[in-house]
Amino acid sequence: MQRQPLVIANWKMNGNRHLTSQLAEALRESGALLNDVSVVVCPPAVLLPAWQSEVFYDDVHLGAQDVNEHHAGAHTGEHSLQLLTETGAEYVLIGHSERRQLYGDSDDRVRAKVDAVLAFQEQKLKVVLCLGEHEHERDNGETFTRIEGQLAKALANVSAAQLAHVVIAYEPVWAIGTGKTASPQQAQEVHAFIRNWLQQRYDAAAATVPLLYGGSVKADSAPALFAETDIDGGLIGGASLEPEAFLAICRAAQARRS
Ligand SMILES: O=C(CO)COP(=O)(O)O
Repeated sequence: MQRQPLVIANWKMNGNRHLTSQLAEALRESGALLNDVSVVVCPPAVLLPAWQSEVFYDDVHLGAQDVNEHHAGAHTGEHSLQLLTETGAEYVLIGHSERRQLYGDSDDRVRAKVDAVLAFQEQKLKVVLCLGEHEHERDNGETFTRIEGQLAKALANVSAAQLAHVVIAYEPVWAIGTGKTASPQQAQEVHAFIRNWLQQRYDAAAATVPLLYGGSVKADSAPALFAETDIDGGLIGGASLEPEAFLAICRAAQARRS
């Protein structure tokens, strides 16, 4: 089955208004070249309105880097789904390893956020569920156990119909921001495992889920990664802060269609 390639920029706590204009302009200029690739930009939430005023062609979308599972209330510093969608977000990253490691997002909390996004009726948002193993888990041969555990917990309440609103990003923790990209074979092996797990559980609906790889993807490593059968695109950190590099990665994803 042909899945539309997808490239997501995760700016993390980086970027500013100037970079918003720069990357938006670069995307606008090459927009015509980027048909057949969906591009999503996840800036810090306060930059969403600036991005919203830059939205220019159908295949560039906005996303949030996280969301609170509650609708409103006394949650100082947090953002609600309502607010994020009002500022243009159509995707929400959930369970990023930095949230899990630095901000205490447990598997239970990740599941609560996934459930909240999928239950949000006012606008259909897409969950980008992030998961991946630590280096010591890989070294101990526990990669698949770890991935399976994260999948089972995060998707515990997700139905086959809801799966149409889920994207999965495999981001090995040891590859994030380290310059150590997983080899295409290592990444494909985990993606095939994820696809197979989804198939066992959801049957035909599994074939539509985009599986992204993230972790030190650069313009030169992207083509070989995106050539793999089950790698439908990437979740890009550092390189998404450099317009030329990010566009090159988007073009590498586009090549999946040719
Ligand atoms: O965490 C990532 C994207 O969510 C990956 O970050 P880097 O591309 O900087 O390694």
